Amino acid sequence: MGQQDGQALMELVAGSRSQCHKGKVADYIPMLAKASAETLGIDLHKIGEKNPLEAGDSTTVFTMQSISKVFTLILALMDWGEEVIFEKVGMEPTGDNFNSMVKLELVEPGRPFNPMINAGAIAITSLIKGASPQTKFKRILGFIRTVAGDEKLDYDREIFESEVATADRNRSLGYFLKHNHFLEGNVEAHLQVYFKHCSISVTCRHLARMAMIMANNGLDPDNGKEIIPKRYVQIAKVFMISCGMYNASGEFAIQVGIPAKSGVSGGIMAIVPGKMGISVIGPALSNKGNSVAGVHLLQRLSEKWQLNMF
Ligand SMILES: NC(=O)CC[C@H](N)C(=O)O
Repeated sequence: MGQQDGQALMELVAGSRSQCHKGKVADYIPMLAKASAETLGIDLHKIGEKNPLEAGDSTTVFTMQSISKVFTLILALMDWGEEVIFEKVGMEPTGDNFNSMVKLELVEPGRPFNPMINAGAIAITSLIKGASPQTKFKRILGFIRTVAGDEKLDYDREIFESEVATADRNRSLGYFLKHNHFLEGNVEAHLQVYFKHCSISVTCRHLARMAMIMANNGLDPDNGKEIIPKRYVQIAKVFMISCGMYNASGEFAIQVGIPAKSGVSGGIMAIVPGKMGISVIGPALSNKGNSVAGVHLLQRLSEKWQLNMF
């Protein structure tokens, strides 16, 4: 990508920065509240290009949070195949908040609606193969390292511990799932794995590369090796479009028009199929849990470079 693209990206970031104050940094996990509401950064990784394009605070380190759910879903599919996985989680959006439990009781048989809401992601995490919680997490981390192309990635212990200490809502989701037979075994042990993968530390560069691999149907463009089977990229992209931005997914699909997944740390990973991976960070969130300036920036970028796939 040329100098002109770099300049254009810088201008877009400058134009979206004023949106930061409209959001609020998540504080229900106390350690997340340390992030700066002013932060806004972007990384864009085109398929086949060596050097990603970055602008703004793109070197900010943050935790994947819900973005990790895309990769636990894929790994669970690789472990078990579609039939087993879709007995435990559904394929439909909820229209509720990401940590809502209302449908688990209202709609029989209490199966989580999809793998992108917390209930669905906790059920998915419990299915990851491994003899112990440690092995399960090691496999998840190993997979994420491979997709991100960085063997040094690890989880942030402080964020992890902060979430463990305050996650009673997720805990209740876990026990509810167990009661309804959509999760088996030791709920606390499954939750530990879930909190750990949510706490994996990355920068926009990692997430843009992960999205780029998915934009390339799961193939590493450097060596043609299949990192993710194409069918599972396809399934993940559908969930990203329909539920990746939670109960703002419809609005995001209309305004930006590409599959994306957000996390409460303010990161968003977005895929432009066949072209590139994009990641933004902007910790100030909307009341639906998505980065306000990040979404604004992606919308402007999508309009300017005509990225909308619809
Ligand atoms: N939306 C999110 O990023 C939620 C992830 C967070 N770890 C939680 O479980 O609450």
